[in-house]
Amino acid sequence: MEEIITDVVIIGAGPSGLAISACLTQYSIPHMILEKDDCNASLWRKYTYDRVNLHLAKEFCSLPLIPHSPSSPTFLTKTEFLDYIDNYVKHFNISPHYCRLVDFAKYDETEGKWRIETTNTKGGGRREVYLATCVVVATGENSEEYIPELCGLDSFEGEIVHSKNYKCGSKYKGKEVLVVGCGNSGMEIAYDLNEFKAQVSIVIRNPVHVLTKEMVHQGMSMLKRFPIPKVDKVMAFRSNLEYGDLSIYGIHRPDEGPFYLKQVTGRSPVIDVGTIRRIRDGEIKVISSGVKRIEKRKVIFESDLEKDFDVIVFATGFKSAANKWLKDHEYVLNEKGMPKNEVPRHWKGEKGIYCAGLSRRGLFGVSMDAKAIADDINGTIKLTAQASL
Ligand SMILES: Cc1cc2nc3c(=O)[nH]c(=O)nc-3n(C[C@H](O)[C@H](O)[C@H](O)COP(=O)(O)OP(=O)(O)OC[C@H]3O[C@@H](n4cnc5c(N)ncnc54)[C@H](O)[C@@H]3O)c2cc1C
Ligand SMILES: NC(=O)C1=CN([C@@H]2O[C@H](COP(=O)(O)OP(=O)(O)OC[C@H]3O[C@@H](n4cnc5c(N)ncnc54)[C@H](OP(=O)(O)O)[C@@H]3O)[C@@H](O)[C@H]2O)C=CC1
Ligand SMILES: O=C(O)C(=O)Cc1c[nH]c2ccccc12
Repeated sequence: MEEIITDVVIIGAGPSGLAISACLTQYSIPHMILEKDDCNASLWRKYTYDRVNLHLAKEFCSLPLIPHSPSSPTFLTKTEFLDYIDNYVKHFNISPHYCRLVDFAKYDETEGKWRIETTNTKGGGRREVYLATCVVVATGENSEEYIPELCGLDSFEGEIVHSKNYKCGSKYKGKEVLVVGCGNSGMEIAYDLNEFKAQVSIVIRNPVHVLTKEMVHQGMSMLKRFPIPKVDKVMAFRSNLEYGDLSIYGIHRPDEGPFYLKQVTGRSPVIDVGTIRRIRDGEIKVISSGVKRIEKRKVIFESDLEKDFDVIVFATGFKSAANKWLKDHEYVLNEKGMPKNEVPRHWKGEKGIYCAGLSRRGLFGVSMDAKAIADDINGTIKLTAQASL
């Protein structure tokens, strides 16, 4: 098998991989991006529902070196964000190797290099080997859908869909749909289903913060100057003013504040797109207990409520799948495929391995990781070059 040798291999051509490529190009460091899909930013192009838009203001959603245009709106649509990505790729002349599924990567002690193997999914499954001094895991914290193991799920006679593959509610008109999960995906999908006249119930089994995107924008801006507890107080005040007490609808506020929880658990507050109004109006029903078991079409909840459904949408989140192919993951990732080191040094592993976009801080975190990683690689490569003189 032919071995392709380069300084840096980046695995994944999402925003993280593209951002690192741009930064490495600035330093004239040779690198390659290996991407399993046939396009860049595939999460945004293929695996998000139609109505999704960026819920953070544009200043927190840009990649290094190119800010969003002053003429673009504060909150970008998906199309505007993808236009930005297209322009970014063109500007830096980034050309990922597409249809390269990385299924093995290991540090070779004798060579002192990383050995990365791919299956060329368009080349009849041909295998390719890459040898690199540095490798960046940029495969995303949303690489694999998470569906909980629920008793009797196999017996469900209706349709099951994960939020990653949900597009729009048009085909569910008049259907009884259960949305499991009340993060940003679940809450917006419930709204979308209601728009298309499905009968929607959503499971909200734990407390959640509900804020508007304007509140989050204010909070993120305040964090530049104020500590988290102060910002969280403002968020609680504004949320209370906007929504009042939602506990009668089965939505309880957590004891800790939204930005504190974001920092400690990575879980985002719900950024309301209009779902709360529909819940208040009784158009979307909240089920405040988890699923106990499923029997054919019937879902039995922990509260012993029982109801028949035609469709279950699992908006139960994602997991990193990097450990499936990264054999020496302990150099950079923990058992869950997430960074083993704490923020702010989470991006740096040992033996020249790095990870980007795995700190649960959205595109803002992606940009910070990319800059830090490229600077570090630049330093390492310069040192190696000096040593070999
Ligand atoms: C519905 C949704 C909405 C979101 N909205 C926002 C938002 O408004 N603002 C925000 O800041 N963040 C948002 N996020 C967070 C999101 O994680 C980031 O926007 C961004 O996509 C992260 O980029 P990434 O490159 O790290 O990961 P990804 O975009 O997931 O890219 C990873 C890439 O790696 C590739 N890959 C995976 N495994 C392999 C492999 N084995 N071999 C080769 N290639 C591989 C994938 O195909 C993919 O192209 C949202 C996430 C979701 C799911
Ligand atoms: N730009 C945008 O508008 C959007 C951004 N996003 C972002 O994408 C990322 C992923 O979001 P999302 O897909 O919502 O995933 P999340 O991980 O944020 O949420 C998963 C949800 O599933 C619930 N859940 C998990 N297991 C179960 C179970 N067994 N029974 C009932 N509920 C369960 C969790 O609640 P519990 O606490 O009870 O476990 C939680 O509410 C986030 O960072 C999010 O902010 C997502 C959509 C839109
Ligand atoms: O989209 C997400 O969930 C993100 O992780 C982006 C993000 C970073 N910091 C935040 C604080 C509040 C809400 C969302 C985010």
